[in-house]
Amino acid sequence: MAERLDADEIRDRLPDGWQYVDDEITRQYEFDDYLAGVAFASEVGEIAEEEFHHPTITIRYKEVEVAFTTHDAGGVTEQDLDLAAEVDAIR
Ligand SMILES: C[C@H](O)[C@H](O)[C@H]1CNC2=NC(N)=NC(=O)C2=N1
Repeated sequence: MAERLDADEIRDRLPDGWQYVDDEITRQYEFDDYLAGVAFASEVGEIAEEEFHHPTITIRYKEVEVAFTTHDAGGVTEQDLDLAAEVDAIR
C-alpha cells in the first residue's frame, strides 16, 4: 500500500496550480461555460477509473475543483501527485 507523504515532501513536489490543504491536494479549473466543465469532469472520471484512484470532483458554474487524497493511506501519496499531473494533461 502507498505510504502517505509528509507535508514538506508534498509541498516540494506539488505540481503548479495545486494546493495542499487538510490532507488533500486540490486545484480549480476555469471554463468558458458550464458544459465544458462537465465534459472535463467526465474526462477526469475516465482517468480515475483507469487508475482506480478516485478524486472528489466538484462541478460549479464555469469552474471544476478536483481534490485528491489516498483514503487507504489517510493522506497524500505518490498516486495523488501522479494523478494530479495526469489531470493537468487533459487540457
Ligand atoms: C478499496 C479502495 O476503496 C480501493 O482500493 C481504491 C478505490 N479508489 C481510491 N481512491 C482514492 N482517492 N483513494 C483510495 O484509497 C482508493 N482506494
